[in-house]
Amino acid sequence: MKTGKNLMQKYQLLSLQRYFYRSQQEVRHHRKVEKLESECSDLHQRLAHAKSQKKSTSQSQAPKSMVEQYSQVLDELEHARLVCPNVDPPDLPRVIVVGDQSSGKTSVLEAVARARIFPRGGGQMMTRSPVKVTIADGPRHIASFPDQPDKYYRLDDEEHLKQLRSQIEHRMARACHGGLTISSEVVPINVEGPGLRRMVLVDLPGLICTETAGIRPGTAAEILNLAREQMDFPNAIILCVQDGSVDAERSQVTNYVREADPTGERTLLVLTKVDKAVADPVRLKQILDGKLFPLRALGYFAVVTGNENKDASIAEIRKSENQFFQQSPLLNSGILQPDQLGTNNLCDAVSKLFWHIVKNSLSGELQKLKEQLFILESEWKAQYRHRRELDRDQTFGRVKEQLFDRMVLMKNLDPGQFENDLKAKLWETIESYFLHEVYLAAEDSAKSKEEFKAISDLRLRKFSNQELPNQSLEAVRALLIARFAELVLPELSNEANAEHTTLYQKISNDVQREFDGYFKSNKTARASELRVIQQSTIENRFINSKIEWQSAADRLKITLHNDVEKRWAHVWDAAGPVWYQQYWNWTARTKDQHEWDRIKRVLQILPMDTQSKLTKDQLAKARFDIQKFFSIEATEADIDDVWRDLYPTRWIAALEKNAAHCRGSFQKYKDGKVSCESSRLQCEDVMLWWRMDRALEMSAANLRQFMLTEGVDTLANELQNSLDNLSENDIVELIKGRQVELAEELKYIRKIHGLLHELNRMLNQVYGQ
Ligand SMILES: Nc1nc2c(ncn2[C@@H]2O[C@H](COP(=O)(O)OP(=O)(O)OP(=O)(O)O)[C@@H](O)[C@H]2O)c(=O)[nH]1
Repeated sequence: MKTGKNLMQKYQLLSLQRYFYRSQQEVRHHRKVEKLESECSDLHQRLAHAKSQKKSTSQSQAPKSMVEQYSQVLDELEHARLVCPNVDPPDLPRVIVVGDQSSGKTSVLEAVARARIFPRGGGQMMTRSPVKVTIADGPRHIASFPDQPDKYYRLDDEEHLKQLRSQIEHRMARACHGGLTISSEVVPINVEGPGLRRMVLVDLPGLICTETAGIRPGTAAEILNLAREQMDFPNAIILCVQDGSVDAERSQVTNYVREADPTGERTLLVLTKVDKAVADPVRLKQILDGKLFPLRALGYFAVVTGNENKDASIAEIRKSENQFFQQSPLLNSGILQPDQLGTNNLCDAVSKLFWHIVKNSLSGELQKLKEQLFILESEWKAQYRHRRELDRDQTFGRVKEQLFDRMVLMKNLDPGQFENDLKAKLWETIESYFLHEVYLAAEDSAKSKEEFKAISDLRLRKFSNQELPNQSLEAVRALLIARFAELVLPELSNEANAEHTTLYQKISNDVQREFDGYFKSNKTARASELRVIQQSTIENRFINSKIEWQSAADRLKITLHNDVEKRWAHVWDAAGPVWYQQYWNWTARTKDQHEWDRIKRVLQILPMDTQSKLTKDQLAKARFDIQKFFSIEATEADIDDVWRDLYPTRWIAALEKNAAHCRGSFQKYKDGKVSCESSRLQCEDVMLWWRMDRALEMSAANLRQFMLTEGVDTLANELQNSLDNLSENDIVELIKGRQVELAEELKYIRKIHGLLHELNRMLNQVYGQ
């Protein structure tokens, strides 16, 4: 009844394990499908984008394709920053939006991007880290983050806008980790839409003079440093935002802008909230004529980029700006110039200045890139002249191909050879246990051939019931993993492969871990199958071949011989160096070693049938002899100690002799004519080893069959999975070394140089040389 219950539980456990393994495989399969789906949707998007770009490019004039080119350079630079951190990137123009807190910087940026993309607050500090907005002309009005290019937010959908704002807020908060009020970590975002002027704007936290409650001490200085750092880029265009509704005396930003750009050749002043400043038209005119603030600028603009309703849409804001300027007496009376008013004029001016600076800075940046290229090419020639220039992707592709090519070797493993190797591995795994726990244990306690047969049978059955199947499975697992490492993974000591050691290590670990998992989930079922085969083979005592008999006797003899060698080595070790070793190495025996050696000499001459435990008489005689021959007072405990090591060595050496004798006694054994005098066990021990050998032979045949099919297929799948699951970041982390980094740097600099060169050509076509 109990056995039935146990069987039931075993069966349930087995099905659970199978179910677990199947679910693991399903999860992996799902992951693959998801990955393929996302790749597919990415390809669809790219195709749609490419089609629309093609269409719009064909309709557009030269400047449009020029900005496309510029955007591509920016994308490449963004990528280059990730994969080649050592490259000195060209300093391409960007528009820096600076101003005092709540002066309306973000509103200006939103007016340029034509969408209310930023989080809003009631007067408190909203911009907590620089936000870099790359604005592009595109068919759809959308925004996305460079690290999630597949996820985009539609800017004409209020729900999407809400999500985008909270995402920006979340990213700003994340940048301000560790309790910071502001951070210099840039939050990048891409915006594209029909008719947008392509440029790169960076919105900065507003300058503050008072650190109110909740703001970390030192924040004011940090914001100022951040703004100065950005304004100091020689190609940065400074969009100095000034709140028109506050007194000029209260403004701090204009002083800092003047310091960064004293000649005003890359500064534009934007006066916001003019709808609140109409009461003092003279002051307004002074500002827009550049006479009130202590700075110089290329242009002065007045805009209305917000109103009392903080949730107004961009369309409503643009409408109220148009209405305001159209109806404004300031314009009608000629106090203000029309080209200084409104967001459209501002955008045109920023865009014009932006491209002007792009054009002026390009030849210098191209020259710098050329110099970098020359230095890197010289380094390549000096270090890797005879190697092909393979970048990271190409290197990874090559590694992948080599691995898959070598996997074929696994599939073509010679079955006969593998079976032999497996049998050898099985012997290697179980030999020690079988020798000590089965054979020697039975031999030690048996007094006759019959007793030996009974005890060894019992121990063999116990072994084959538990340890043997599990150890056999472990042996085959280890053998297959070892073959995988030898045949598939390249030799890491080879200098050419040493660069990718971490990659191969990771692949090896991944494959091994997953293969172990697969093995574990199948282990119980496999072990039961194997147990049946092993137990039925072990029961067989019908030996018909002399060769098999001899080979079993040889194995017994060799195993015993190796064991005796080890034991003698230990005995000699305990006795210390012999006379010639003492002579060569200038060493001497210690007192204990000396005594051990003397006791050993006396015990060595005891008759071969002396038992493992010395009798009182034998001990007394030994003490007497030691005293007589060597004048040493040995205790009974000392003598017992030496005998404990000496006895099994002599006894196993005698068994080895027996095995040699039995080797030629096949026919006598069959005829039942092995005499007690020549072998106490009458060669029953050779039979025991033959039975074990047969069991391992059958196990090897069984395991070989499924290992060379299912096992190798599983390894191939795991190899494929491990390589497929590596992300771009993993590949950057795993394929390192100066050679690949240099190849990457060369690739990117050449690419960026090519793109900038083309951009330069376009600019020259549009604006002339
Ligand atoms: N009436 C009016 N309000 C405006 C105008 N421009 C901006 N505002 C309002 O002024 C407030 C501050 O504007 P923001 O654009 O957030 O100012 P900011 O400089 O980016 O603020 P911080 O990033 O926190 O320094 C918001 O409530 C806007 O709606 C404008 O032209 N007219």
